[in-house]
Amino acid sequence: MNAVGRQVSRSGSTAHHHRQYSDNFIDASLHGKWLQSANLSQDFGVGARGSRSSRSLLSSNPGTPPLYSRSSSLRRNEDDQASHGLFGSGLLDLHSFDTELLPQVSSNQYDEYSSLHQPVRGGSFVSEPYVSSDKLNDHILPENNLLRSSIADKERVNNVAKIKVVVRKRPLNRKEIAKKEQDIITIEPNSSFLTVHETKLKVDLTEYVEKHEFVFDAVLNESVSNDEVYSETVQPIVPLIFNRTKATCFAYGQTGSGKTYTMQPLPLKASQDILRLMHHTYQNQGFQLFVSFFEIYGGKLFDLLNDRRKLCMREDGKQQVCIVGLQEYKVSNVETIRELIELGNATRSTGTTGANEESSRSHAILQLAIKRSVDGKDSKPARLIGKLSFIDLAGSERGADTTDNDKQTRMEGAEINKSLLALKECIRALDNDQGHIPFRGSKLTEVLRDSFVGDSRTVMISCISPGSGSCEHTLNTLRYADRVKSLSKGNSSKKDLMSSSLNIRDSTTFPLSSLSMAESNFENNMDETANEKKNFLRPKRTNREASPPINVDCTDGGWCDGNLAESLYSGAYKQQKGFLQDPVSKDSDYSADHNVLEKPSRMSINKVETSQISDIEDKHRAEIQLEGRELQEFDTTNLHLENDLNALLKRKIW
Ligand SMILES: Nc1ncnc2c1ncn2[C@@H]1O[C@H](COP(=O)(O)OP(=O)(O)OP(=O)(O)O)[C@@H](O)[C@H]1O
Repeated sequence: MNAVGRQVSRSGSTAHHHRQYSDNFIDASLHGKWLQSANLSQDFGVGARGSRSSRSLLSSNPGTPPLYSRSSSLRRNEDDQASHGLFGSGLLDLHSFDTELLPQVSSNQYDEYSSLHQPVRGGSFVSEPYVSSDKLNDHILPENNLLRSSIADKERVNNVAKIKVVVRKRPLNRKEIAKKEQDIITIEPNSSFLTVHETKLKVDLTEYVEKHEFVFDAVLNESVSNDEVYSETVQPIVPLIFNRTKATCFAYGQTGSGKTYTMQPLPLKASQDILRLMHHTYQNQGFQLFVSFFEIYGGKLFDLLNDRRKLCMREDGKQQVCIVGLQEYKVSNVETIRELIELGNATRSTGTTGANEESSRSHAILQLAIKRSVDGKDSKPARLIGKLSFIDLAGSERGADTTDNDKQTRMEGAEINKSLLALKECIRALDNDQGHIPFRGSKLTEVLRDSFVGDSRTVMISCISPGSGSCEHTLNTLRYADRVKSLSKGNSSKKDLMSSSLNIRDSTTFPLSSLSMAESNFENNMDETANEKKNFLRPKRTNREASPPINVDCTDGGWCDGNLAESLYSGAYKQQKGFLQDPVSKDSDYSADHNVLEKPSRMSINKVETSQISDIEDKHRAEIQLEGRELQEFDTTNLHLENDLNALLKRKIW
């Protein structure tokens, strides 16, 4: 496989197709950066039972403080207490300075983890065992090996790429099949190559198919299970969070493309691995696991594990972000975590869009925090060691998809698109030597601030719909994913911007009939995935309220105060309707952060005319500048103006 050039022309083919290589792929192939891992997970049997319990938990009066003792298993586990007293209101400690240096973990401890793993898929990465072949034989390391172990650990952490981009294709759904849509995505078996077959019309109205080829770190087809998705994405970074890494995994893509389906099982699987490590590898080392789950809806934060109580985000003098009032639950078994996740999912805001009847209208953020108590006891608050954040982004949609939606849906869409734009900018800056990350572009990026700095890892799962009707969205998603990768510092060809942006559309007349209509229908294909779907079924809750029934008044004195619960429960809640002013709304400092474009440093593509390259570069530069300006303008524009809403909704986010 050509790991150098990004454009491939296939011999024998009448056309040259553009193949877009994700740089990380190249990196990974050459250096084995991403670790092969395997199907450690098991079915937790999350199914029907969970949904029931979620519903029963939800049935409480939203105006009253949550009675978590309602959950039998929560009651059962004495260990599983909220970080500040029994389910008391806590403070998500996002402070990176609040981390503690760990005693070094020996290589054989990693061995234990890695030995549980076997490669799932062959093609994408050069398989690199998690522990080097000269692993230490003894279970107890001699003193003089500690340094070596420490270096090895560091290397291991460094060997996991900063950004990994994975694409997941879902099967055609019933609607698409009924509309006789074709499956326009082909994925080469055991490879990371993906081709989009776009049907186009010539000027004489004859149809032809244009191929767009991409390469990513991993490409998962419709038959890939959620277990395999986990193995490919999150599992390799689980051990890193014991080593002071903050990792973020998020799914993005068009509404209805499978983001929620993909994201929902991941935290549970990760929790199981984390607990396994805690109970075996890191036994008696004082590690604790905490779970929190909140959503960002309409630019505001709501605690999904606390009856959607409104949360305040504050920043201290050191620009550390605190989420005041967020419940964090100390957990020690998978069963409890499952219940919490189900509770959060059930509480999440969903609505109906043109493309998805049960569309997520909020960004849901589930965080697994590893903390460690200094003395191994609970007398002192545990300190944050590492964190794994899972983000199920709200579906992106454009104006064209929202014509039949009401104003509220369009408002939601505008807000969603605004934060997706901001996220895009942060990811660009993240690994790109930019001194300043534009966190303040949105609430989403603000709360993720600490995940973008320091030793961080990001996994992006690009979800795509296979139907011909989604072609434009799919191409946008894939181009965005490719672009993020190509701008990454960690990649040797990060400056190869033009290769990423070169969608040189050589095309060939290609009879449509030769494209195989996807035979697999949604149900036939779904033995396993249907089960998973059932297991992680999101209970229907069409919550279109603009704000939760309860609002928390955050007084200035209250923030970052561990005793906030008391003040909250002592009547500081107010019944309110409609959007509420965010007490910590900040001016955007976005303007300074746009328009960053690396100049291409090397010409890896020979077949493209120089003039074409510079034309396309110019176009991209102009696009980025335009995007920056638009976001800036949007930030300062009144959301209520219909025209502005429409303008933003029409923006292509991906
Ligand atoms: N890989 C898959 N296998 C089987 N079914 C899938 C898969 N991906 C998605 N689906 C199904 O497609 C539908 C839409 O998926 P999902 O709700 O996850 O989309 P989404 O991208 O989260 O949408 P939105 O952004 O609007 O919330 C669901 O019914 C889901 O079960």
